[in-house]
Amino acid sequence: MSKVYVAIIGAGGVGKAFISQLAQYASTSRRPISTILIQRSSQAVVSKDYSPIDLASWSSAPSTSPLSFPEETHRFLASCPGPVILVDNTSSAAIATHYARFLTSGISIVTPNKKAFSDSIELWDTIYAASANNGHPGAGYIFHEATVGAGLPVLSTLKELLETGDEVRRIEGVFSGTMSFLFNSFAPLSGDNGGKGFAECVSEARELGYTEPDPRDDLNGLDVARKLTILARMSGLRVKSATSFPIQSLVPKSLESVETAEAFLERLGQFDNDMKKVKEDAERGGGVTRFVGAMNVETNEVSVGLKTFDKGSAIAGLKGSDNIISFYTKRYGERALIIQGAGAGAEVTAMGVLGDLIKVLQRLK
Ligand SMILES: NC(=O)C1=CN([C@@H]2O[C@H](COP(=O)(O)OP(=O)(O)OC[C@H]3O[C@@H](n4cnc5c(N)ncnc54)[C@H](OP(=O)(O)O)[C@@H]3O)[C@@H](O)[C@H]2O)C=CC1
Ligand SMILES: N[C@@H](CC=O)C(=O)O
Ligand code: NA
Repeated sequence: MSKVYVAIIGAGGVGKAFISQLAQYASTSRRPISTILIQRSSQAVVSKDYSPIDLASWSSAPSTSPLSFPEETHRFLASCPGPVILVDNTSSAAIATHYARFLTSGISIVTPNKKAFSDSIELWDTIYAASANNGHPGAGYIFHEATVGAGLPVLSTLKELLETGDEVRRIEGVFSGTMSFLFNSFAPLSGDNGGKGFAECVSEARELGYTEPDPRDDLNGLDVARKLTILARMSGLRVKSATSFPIQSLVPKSLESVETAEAFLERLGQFDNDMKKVKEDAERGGGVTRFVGAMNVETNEVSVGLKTFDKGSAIAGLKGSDNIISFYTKRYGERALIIQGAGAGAEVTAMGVLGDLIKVLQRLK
């Protein structure tokens, strides 16, 4: 079996967990796997002669400044003596917009980065047209399971429903690990929350590695909107972009343009009473507030925002960072096919990325 080369961009929470899962997988894989690049925003470990980087000690290996992207990175990978899989563990749009160029050169891509799949519909079309997924000869494959529900098998399930001829009518649920954690801890189903303010819960979610690098990207609803855009497009809706439908934001207007995530978090506590009121209003009606999303193929609608749920509902009963995703289809009728479990966190996300890498390995000659 020929050797497969892996290049990793992004070694933060998810990237580091991915590297240790890859090390374990590669040590037992029948197919030789050689990691030749681990690149962060300001430094990189590069194996110029394509010999394997030791994944147990990469963080103390000699580093250089990063290869420029896309130019040097593309040149380095396109000259590789065997098939290459590029793993994008960043949340960078600047990287995502160049996927098609890599795919056209036969380089496969696996990624938890939502940017490429939830920006313009033109970018989505360009990426899929350039990939081997759609039969483009000599091109690379692209998989992005971890862009929705982290490691939960959401996209692979949707794909299989569609490929086997089912008709998806609507998909709804809790799509954000951060939002789930925030409301499960700030407005728990029973008991009080120990006096925690909303802002304190946001800082905790960030420390646990659930949030985007800037938690405003979760709180403004855009992260959920991106996931629904991906699901809607896979289901056949031509959603123009992740901002082409109504999204309820929980970011106070006056904090939208605060420069850094840290400064935002410092000031968020000033707005704790607003969220307390939302919580108390729901409680007075006998329910709990949760942040949810839905897309409806029949009405061509996507929606994202807060809703009040009955205390006996499955959504009200979620714990931790759990997502719950319900597929209403022709075959499953009104008793939906439901996927539930942790929807954020480094290890479960890395699992989704490694699972995709294994899918590519199975397809490569
Ligand atoms: N955390 C989670 O639970 C989940 C995350 N995801 C997605 O996974 C991705 C990674 O998330 P996470 O690990 O939490 O984020 P982090 O912020 O922890 O890590 C991001 C990494 O990307 C690197 N990076 C950023 N921009 C560039 C660039 N232009 N060139 C090279 N490296 C770059 C950063 O470099 P440096 O180390 O120098 O800062 C860092 O290593 C995101 O797209 C996120 O949406 C998806 C599902 C769940
Ligand atoms: N920030 C996201 C991470 C996974 O996509 C979330 O909280 O769900
Ligand atoms: Na997933």
